[in-house]
Amino acid sequence: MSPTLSELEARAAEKKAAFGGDAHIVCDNLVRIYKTEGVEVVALQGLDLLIQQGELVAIVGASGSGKSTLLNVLSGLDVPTAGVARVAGTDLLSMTAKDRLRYRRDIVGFVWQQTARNLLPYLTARENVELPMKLAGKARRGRAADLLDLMGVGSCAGRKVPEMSGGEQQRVAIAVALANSPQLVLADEPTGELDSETSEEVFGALRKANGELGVTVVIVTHDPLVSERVDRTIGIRDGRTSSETLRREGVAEEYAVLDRVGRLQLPRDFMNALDMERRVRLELESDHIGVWPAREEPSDEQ
Ligand SMILES: Nc1ncnc2c1ncn2[C@@H]1O[C@H](COP(=O)(O)OP(=O)(O)OP(=O)(O)O)[C@@H](O)[C@H]1O
Repeated sequence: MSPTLSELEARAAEKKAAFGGDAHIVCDNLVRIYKTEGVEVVALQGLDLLIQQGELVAIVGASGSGKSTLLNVLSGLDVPTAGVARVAGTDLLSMTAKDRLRYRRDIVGFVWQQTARNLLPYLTARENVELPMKLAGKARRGRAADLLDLMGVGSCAGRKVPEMSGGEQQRVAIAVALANSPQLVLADEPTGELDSETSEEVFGALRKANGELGVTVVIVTHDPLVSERVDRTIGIRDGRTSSETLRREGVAEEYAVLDRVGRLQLPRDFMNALDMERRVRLELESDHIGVWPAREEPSDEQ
């Protein structure tokens, strides 16, 4: 028997209360507006995102779609204008300066595209990995060497940055990001400056961090070698999550993202194929919603 309207409403209300639930990363209606010289740029316009603990996801989108803004918010570098952003139970909008420092030191690790931004050139790989541990007052003997080994760059331990290749530097950078056992690693175009073979090694290292240490990994990337090999790829368009690709046992399925108020972006080619514009007719069926081009009725034009 199909559910009554009130039953459907009750179910929807239950789901709303649980939005985000115990997800590791929760963004709910996230807004980030930049104001420069009186001009406002809305970089994130009500972005919703849920990522579970231990996931490895890629974020893709055209230049200017808001990917770096999102990563800056999640890394605690930038404060959103409105909405909810929560990582591992930490509310990123209401953090004090002290909380922010602790969050950036203990909860989250980062890997940037520019290798120079990740490592101090006058220190060896081992010293680079030890530095965040020393700053946090929890240096542990042997941990730096273990992490470098795990990332496949144990042989670089005694080398300074200019004595390593770009791919080795990025793998050392991942070891640095992991130094204080963060719950989340954020990587912004980590393979952007590398050739495909080296990209493979860097992606492999991130996957190892995820698989063996259980750390949640979020990678912003333009690199298909990365985005087509994770279980979930999230597409961002105009400051909102618009699509998701899920991969199970090698089969990729594309989804549109339905936001909390019911908006979804229909793919442009679907709309063009059926000449849909301005309004569509919806019909609720027991297991799907039908979307049809609007009938041409004279009353429509009044
Ligand atoms: N500090 C800033 N001040 C003003 N506008 C900004 C600032 N940072 C980003 N923007 C604007 O916000 C929008 C989103 O930028 P963002 O850098 O997040 O995009 P992106 O998807 O990371 O792009 P790319 O792939 O080129 O790095 C753009 O219109 C950008 O110009």
